[in-house]
Amino acid sequence: MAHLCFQVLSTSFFTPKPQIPVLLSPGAACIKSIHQYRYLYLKAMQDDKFSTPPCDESKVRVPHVLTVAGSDSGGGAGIQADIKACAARGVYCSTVITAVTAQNTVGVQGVNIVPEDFVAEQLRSVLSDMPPNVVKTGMLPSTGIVKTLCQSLKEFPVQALVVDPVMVSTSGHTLAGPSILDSFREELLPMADIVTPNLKEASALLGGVPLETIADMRSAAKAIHDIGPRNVLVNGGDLPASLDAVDVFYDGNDFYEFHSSRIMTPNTHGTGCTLASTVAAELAKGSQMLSAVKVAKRYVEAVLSYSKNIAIGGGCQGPMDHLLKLKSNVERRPFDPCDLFLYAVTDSRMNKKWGRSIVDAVKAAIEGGASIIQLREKEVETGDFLEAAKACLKICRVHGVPLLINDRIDVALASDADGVHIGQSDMPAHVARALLGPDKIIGVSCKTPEHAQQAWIDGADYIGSGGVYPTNTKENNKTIGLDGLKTVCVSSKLPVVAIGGIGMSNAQAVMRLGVPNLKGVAVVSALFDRECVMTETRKLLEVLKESTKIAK
Ligand SMILES: Nc1ncnc2c1ncn2[C@@H]1O[C@H](COP(=O)(O)OP(=O)(O)OP(=O)(O)O)[C@@H](O)[C@H]1O
Ligand SMILES: Cc1ncc(CO)c(N)n1
Ligand SMILES: [Mg+2]
Repeated sequence: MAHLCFQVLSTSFFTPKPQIPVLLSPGAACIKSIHQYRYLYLKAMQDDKFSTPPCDESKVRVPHVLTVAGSDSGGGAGIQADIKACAARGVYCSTVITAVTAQNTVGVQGVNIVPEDFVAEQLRSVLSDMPPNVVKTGMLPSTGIVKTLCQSLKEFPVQALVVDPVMVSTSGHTLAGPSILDSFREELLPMADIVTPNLKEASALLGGVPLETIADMRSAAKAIHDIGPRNVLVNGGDLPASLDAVDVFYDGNDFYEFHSSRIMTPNTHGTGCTLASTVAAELAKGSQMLSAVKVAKRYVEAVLSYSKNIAIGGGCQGPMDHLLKLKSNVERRPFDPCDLFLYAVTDSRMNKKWGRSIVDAVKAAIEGGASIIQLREKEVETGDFLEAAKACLKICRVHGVPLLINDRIDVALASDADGVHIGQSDMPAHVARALLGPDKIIGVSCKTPEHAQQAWIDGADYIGSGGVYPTNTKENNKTIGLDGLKTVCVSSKLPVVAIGGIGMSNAQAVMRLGVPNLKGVAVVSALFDRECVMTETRKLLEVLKESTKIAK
């Protein structure tokens, strides 16, 4: 059972190439490409080759990242940042130490490189006994250590490899010299699922090209992708302080820019290590690459913001406090776009009309198969709304159904609901994100491609698009029709749920639009302006399931 869970986790974010002409023999030493490496990983899982003991139902397997990096005596970067970031994200972290640095908030006073064969021994100890889901690398101070690591990864394949090509500390001290570049380019990067250079490192990997603008970062991401990693994230922490902190992600097909406000603080030591470790931690939990990067970026921004005024050390670059205020969020299930499939939105007027409480309405919708609930209670007093939200949350948690609150970020925070849904005239989504932190779900109503683009930039998780059909539930609401919905879906980088006048009779027409990121329908009257909410939800679920069969 535990093995099965692990396998599902591990296959969820990479696509094994279908026809790979490799056999497990003649041995791992001849593995040439990342595809072979992945194939071997899957094959080993199937053949149960890992040395984990037979599974025991009472044992819980935790997501696990192995970091191969240097120790920072100041505790802000390197191994120490990696352990704290993983801990804050609810992921187990084992460590292989490649160098011990004497470092503080003033700079790096000394570096002591761990002998290559002892790095190999640490790798063997961890990989042979406690296979991690993901390996993340930081400071790799010699070519020999890079080669040892690559060899170990071929012997003990893992689900994903995150490479932070650490070269220079923020204070300007060299942590891995230019002699390392060839082994990075020839051996490590081609094995990486993602590489996360800062501006100086991206420039060094490309032979010293100057990188000063976002356009430069895009070109660099593309050129680094050509070296062989599956994904590249160029970090913009070192862009001029007048600009937002913008990171550029490239997956070989598309570019994505991740924007966050620039936190004005001296405490930015270890941001790069933290970002890469958080990507690794999210991948270990089973996230897709793009979601992992998105969450990691938000996490770094939240930690910087929480730590902006802490005072540790007398130098000019202080560390962050990774765990501050974030502990309560670690157990939240990551948002899954499939949750949008049957999205039930409550309405106090309708529930009053049919003589039921909000809680009874929610219970019935969940029993009927609703996959996400939004409380849209325009006429309820704040205190009553909060009590209802807390009661609904208990039911939703039992069933693993996310609960969102319409408009009221205060109620979402006070009840610890899973997130909010906001409109174009509510609080801007980036402000909601800053208030709610990196984990909560944020949905935004969007009628145009421009709205959808802004929602992406602002850090939303999904968009609601409509009214698809005319509706009485919302006054003065422009109908965009199926064509308008399609236009928004095609342009949106976020998953979409369709809303507005949708019910049993037209849900199939909506789903048959067949645009990949249209994930479901949101309904109000068709469920709650009816006598039996459970029956109506069940019927709609059948209709939706039928439409996905037809689409196939
Ligand atoms: N002042 C800031 N405000 C918000 N985000 C920041 C700030 N500084 C850095 N970041 C973010 O932190 C992440 C790491 O980027 P950065 O370029 O600082 O890496 P780095 O130089 O390798 O860091 P370090 O060497 O200190 O570990 C990126 O997502 C970047 O946008
Ligand atoms: C050990 C170590 N790794 C990485 C960095 C980069 O921040 C650092 N300063 N020290
Ligand atoms: Mg760095």
